[in-house]
Amino acid sequence: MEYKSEKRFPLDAKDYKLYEEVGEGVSATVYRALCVPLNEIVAIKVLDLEKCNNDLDGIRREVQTMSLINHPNVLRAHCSFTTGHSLWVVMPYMAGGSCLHIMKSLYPEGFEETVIATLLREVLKALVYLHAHGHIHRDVKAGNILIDSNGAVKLADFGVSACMFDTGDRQRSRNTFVGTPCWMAPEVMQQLHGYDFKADIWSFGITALELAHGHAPFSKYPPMKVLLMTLQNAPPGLDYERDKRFSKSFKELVGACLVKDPKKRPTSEKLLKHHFFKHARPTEYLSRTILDGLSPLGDRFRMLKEKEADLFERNKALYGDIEQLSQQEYIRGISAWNFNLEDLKNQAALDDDMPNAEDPSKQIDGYKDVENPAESLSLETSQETPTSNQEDGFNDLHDLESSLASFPIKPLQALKGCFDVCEDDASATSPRTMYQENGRTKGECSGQSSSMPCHVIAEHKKFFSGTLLPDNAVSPKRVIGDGDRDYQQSKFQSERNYSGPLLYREKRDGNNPSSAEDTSDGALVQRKGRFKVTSAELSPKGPTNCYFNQVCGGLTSPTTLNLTASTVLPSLQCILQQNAMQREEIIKLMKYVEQTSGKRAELADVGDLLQTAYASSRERELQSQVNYLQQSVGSLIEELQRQKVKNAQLERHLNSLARKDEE
Ligand SMILES: Nc1ncnc2c1ncn2[C@@H]1O[C@H](COP(=O)(O)OP(=O)(O)OP(=O)(O)O)[C@@H](O)[C@H]1O
Repeated sequence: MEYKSEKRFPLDAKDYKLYEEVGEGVSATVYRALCVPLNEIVAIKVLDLEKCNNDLDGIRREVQTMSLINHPNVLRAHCSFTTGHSLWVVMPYMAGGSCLHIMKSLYPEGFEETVIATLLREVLKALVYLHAHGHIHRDVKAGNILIDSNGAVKLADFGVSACMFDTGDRQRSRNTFVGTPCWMAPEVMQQLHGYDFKADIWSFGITALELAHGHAPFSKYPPMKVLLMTLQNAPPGLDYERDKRFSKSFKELVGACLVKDPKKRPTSEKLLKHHFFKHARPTEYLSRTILDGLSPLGDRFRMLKEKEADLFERNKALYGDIEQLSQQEYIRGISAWNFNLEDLKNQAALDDDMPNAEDPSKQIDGYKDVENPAESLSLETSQETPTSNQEDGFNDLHDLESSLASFPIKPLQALKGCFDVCEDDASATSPRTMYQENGRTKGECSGQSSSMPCHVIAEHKKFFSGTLLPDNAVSPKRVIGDGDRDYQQSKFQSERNYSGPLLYREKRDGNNPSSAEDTSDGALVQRKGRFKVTSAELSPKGPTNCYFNQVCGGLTSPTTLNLTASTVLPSLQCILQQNAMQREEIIKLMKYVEQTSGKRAELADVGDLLQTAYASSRERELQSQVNYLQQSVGSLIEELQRQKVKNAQLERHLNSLARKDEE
């Protein structure tokens, strides 16, 4: 993991003097430091490798990416080395800090347009470079835009970047859920067809809004709600009334980036030619404007931390034990994920009480409350009724519920795969179940769990709700045997509330070795503290294009595999998924029977039957077919990528020859 830049920065911690803390991410602390032999001030990002137990690959990738890139607008590491249990990444010191920090210190309402244009142009140059070299940054946001004392702007943090030319497993991991929710493109959330560099263009658009307003759209909402709003509503934008101070060209630029269909978003190269950038100035302008009068980064950082701690205390006093408030996370530039449904419900309810919480149906950050049909993701749109049911204080919760009601099955499954949200969490998100819980629609019972009587669902929820899945409970990667099932069931009963503030909490409480994350399953491909990414697409459980449609029932035998891979694969995955769902349903049923009537003999019979069904050779056969087909598709995509790159190179070459000829 060691590498050096030309300047020969020493690879020994003894050669560096650490000064004050100037930044803190989920996975690292950043210090201002002196490189003694070179007498140069640097920034050192210190990552505790023990805390990053599952993400060594991610770290290696970040360091490798940082060593390979070479562009004035991309933060490049001088060198990196391990010392004790830590990895030290030595970087140029960016004395201005991040744009987020600057805004939080002096510009809470956002920057003026010339500053924004100047900043965004520099970021865009970085993106043009990264995209041309096959990288997707995946975490473009104000917190990752750093400024040095002269006003030079650099894009930082390659912790979650991906290579577009990655192949095999890594390529497939691009179908996973990476980024920070407010800045995350809808296609990244949806996980239907993977995503490409256009995901950065969406984040770039959100960043533009962030710089304009001082915060990203929806930043005060809990992650799940951000997700729903991003997927269901029209894209945010600059509002005609509220954002009068901004030019038409800025509004157009934002509009061009924040289009839900990634194909309709411009490339970074094209965007750089946008007439909005006529407003941009040389970067020294930044040092004369936004950096002017700023206190040293360390002081600002300390003040921000104090402010955060103060807010935390106040919120704690106001709301009891609820630690995770989006606003707080935002101040840190972090979005810790919390997929515990109970917590989310509480957060949703809390948001209504927050002084600046707005009704989501009103315009938020230029966000239009009426769904634009052209932009719609063809969801079963829920018409929110913001004024109803105010009296019970559950209005926001209802919004959340009704949003979840129209939330497509696939993203929910995607979430389940990515965040280990329990099957029951997913079903708990169904308003039917919630209403039953609230006693609102007793007697009504239809829909997904049609095979189970209402009371079974309600009863069952008592045992299962609010739990993030331990181990591979919903992962079809692992076929659950009898012993496992027992284990799983007892675990469900004894271990609740796995979710929560993830690393944020972990950071506050270092003595928490038994956090749920530590028990996370083997399918974890990336862990970024604020969230963890599991290999949804590495296993055949990946939510594919099927809503239990006819295709599912159409395929009865693997002998029909003379069809093309692309037609067969979804069907196989459907069957697997159905299998998994049925298994879950039966387990629920068993649980219910066990709890209510104690008919253990019957249960054993059902269990045996089940077991036989799961261990069936057919399922194994299908599984291996799926694996084989996935591999074939993987290598075909790989080949396609290679050809595309070659093609692009040839085209460039031809163009330059043609140009020379013309001259
Ligand atoms: N070279 C630098 N010079 C000055 N400040 C820096 C530098 N690198 C990082 N920082 C500060 O430290 C903070 C955390 O750094 P970084 O984003 O790399 O950590 P992380 O753990 O990857 O964070 P994240 O939560 O965004 O993933 C940044 O937001 C920035 O304010």
